[in-house]
Amino acid sequence: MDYIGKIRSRNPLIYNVINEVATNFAANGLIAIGASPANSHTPKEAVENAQHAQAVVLNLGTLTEERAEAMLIAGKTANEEGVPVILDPIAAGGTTFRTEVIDKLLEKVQFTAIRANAGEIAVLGNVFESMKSPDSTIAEIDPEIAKAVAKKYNTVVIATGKTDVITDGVRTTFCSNGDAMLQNITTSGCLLTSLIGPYVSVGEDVYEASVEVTAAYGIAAELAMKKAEGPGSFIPALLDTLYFLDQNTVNKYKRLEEW
Ligand SMILES: Nc1ncnc2c1ncn2[C@@H]1O[C@H](COP(=O)(O)OP(=O)(O)O)[C@@H](O)[C@H]1O
Ligand SMILES: Cc1ncsc1CCOP(=O)(O)O
Repeated sequence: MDYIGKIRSRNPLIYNVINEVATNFAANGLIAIGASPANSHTPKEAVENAQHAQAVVLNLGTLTEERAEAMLIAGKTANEEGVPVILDPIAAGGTTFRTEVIDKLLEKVQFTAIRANAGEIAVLGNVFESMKSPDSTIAEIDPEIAKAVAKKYNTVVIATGKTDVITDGVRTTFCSNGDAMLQNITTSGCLLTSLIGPYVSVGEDVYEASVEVTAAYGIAAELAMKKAEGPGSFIPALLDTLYFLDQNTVNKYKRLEEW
């Protein structure tokens, strides 16, 4: 399936309740792939924004009470409207407030997909207590833990790291695309989470769309690194590469292994 062609022809509206650090980069990345971002964090707009969107992305970075309220309203509305809703539980377990908000979201909202680094998924799987920062202290997730989290929340889990693990609790794929330079810029995970929105909005199967976007993003990073000299030049190179990426390139370079 030509995911990128479909995204570019449909230009899906992606409503992001997203952290202050990622807001510009994720919006630019969404435009580069062919989607249309709308970032907003006031609860007053959450119902209408979620109703208008083709996907809703809830990102827990720079959490405030206002954002928490907006996320809950946006997530519930997305569920009522049949709009896919994606969670990025940044720094899960890091503080009491954050834990309470994540727990409430997971209780009240049926997530289409959860994308998080290995450490954050380990916290959701109750095998790791807390994340003190948005960066993972675990290099890779045990796929059994990712599977258990997917089953527990009836969702697709995309647990990133050197090797990414994508699972719906039954099917599991490892993706080894990517470049370590992604670790040297902030919000590389946030951008991937946002990009899941357009992919699941055009895809027929959430798990397959999640595998596809994870590989495409990793490939974009690999190609960007051929032009970049360091983190500073990697950021625009990654946006440029996403803008020119096509399905044939993704099909040619993807490194996926079914478990
Ligand atoms: N060591 C690595 N080598 C290559 N790619 C990596 C490595 N670690 C993470 N990535 C990639 O970086 C992106 C962000 O993942 P990650 O750093 O786990 O998320 P976060 O930014 O939320 O902590 C993903 O595309 C992932 O595949
Ligand atoms: C640095 C930082 N602080 C709060 S949110 C955030 C961004 C984290 O983004 P990512 O987890 O994708 O690196």
